[in-house]
Amino acid sequence: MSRLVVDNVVAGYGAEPVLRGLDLAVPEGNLVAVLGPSGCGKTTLLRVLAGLHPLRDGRVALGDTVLSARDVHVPPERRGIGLVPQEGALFPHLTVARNVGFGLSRGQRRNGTVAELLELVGLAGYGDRMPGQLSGGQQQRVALARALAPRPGVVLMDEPFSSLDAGLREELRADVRSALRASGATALLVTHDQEEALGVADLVAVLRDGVVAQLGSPQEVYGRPADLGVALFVGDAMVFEAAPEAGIADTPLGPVAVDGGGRGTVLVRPEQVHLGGASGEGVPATVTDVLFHGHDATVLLRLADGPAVRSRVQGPLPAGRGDDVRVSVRGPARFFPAADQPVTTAMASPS
Ligand SMILES: Nc1ncnc2c1ncn2[C@@H]1O[C@H](COP(=O)(O)OP(=O)(O)OP(=O)(O)O)[C@@H](O)[C@H]1O
Repeated sequence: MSRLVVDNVVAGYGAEPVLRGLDLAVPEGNLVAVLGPSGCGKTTLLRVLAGLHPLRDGRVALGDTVLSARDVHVPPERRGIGLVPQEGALFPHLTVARNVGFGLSRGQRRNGTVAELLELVGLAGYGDRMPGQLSGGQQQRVALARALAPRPGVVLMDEPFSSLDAGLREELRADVRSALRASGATALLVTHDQEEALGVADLVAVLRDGVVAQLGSPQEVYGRPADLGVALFVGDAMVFEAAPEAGIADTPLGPVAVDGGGRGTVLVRPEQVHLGGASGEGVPATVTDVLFHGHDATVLLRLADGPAVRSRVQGPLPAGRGDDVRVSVRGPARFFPAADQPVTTAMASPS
């Protein structure tokens, strides 16, 4: 009933549309992260889905019901779609319970629905508080409970964690995920944070130039990106021009196993770059710096013949600044033949 289908949608503000024939199908009950650089049209997409912005062409349907088309516009309040904005969504003069129950009938407000929703988002017993007495994360939980209150088929979230600090984000992400699962709602979460998209979603939709460049599981978009632009946007990577022969590309990091041939670009993730002792096998390099992340670290290196490269290492650090090491690439790397490299400036490497 709640499969959301976006079919060839064109929408925007001026002469040039922002969404240029966007297709997206979200299976019922899935949480899809809509990931893309600033200005690529993520919020515009949410607004079109919520019925807050008109489309010029195409169609939005929920199950068998067309919500938007050139001659159809179901008003926002009749779509069965809940919206969780970035922040500041709560009525400051109403209690938490009144905020959550805002869209419900008096009967529903009295029959324990609000208490159930507060429990679902981890705020049991907070009903009598005012929003100003809650932390930012708790306020976002209330906003989610309010969006879920009318039992919508779809919940849209526009960067719901962006104002929170890192620790709180992670905790809230996990809780939002389980609250959504428990509610059964189909959900779209807009973010420009790749780690967030990969960590929270069942599916990731990478938006570029007003269309979906790739829709896939987090593992697919990271491990088998559709093209070089997606690969560089979703996660850190190093790229080298090469002309592989017999499945081996010759790169500054040494031989790399690839799954293609002809001229093109080899993409190596930093976690594939292995560090060994100065006298072992591999390409000589010097450690120029180490960025410690707690759970792992990024080792910055300069190869003996010039280029700077990175290695992501877990566990004890095998080398420190100034050390001479040898580097080699573990496992197969993605190879993009020269013909399919639609790299745009908006998709430059995040590193
Ligand atoms: N009300 C508006 N009037 C005119 N142009 C707009 C309006 N809102 C957005 N735009 C433009 O449309 C484009 C897409 O904006 P949108 O907010 O959808 O992007 P986004 O991907 O959500 O960006 P961000 O990650 O920065 O929030 C941008 O170029 C933006 O400047």
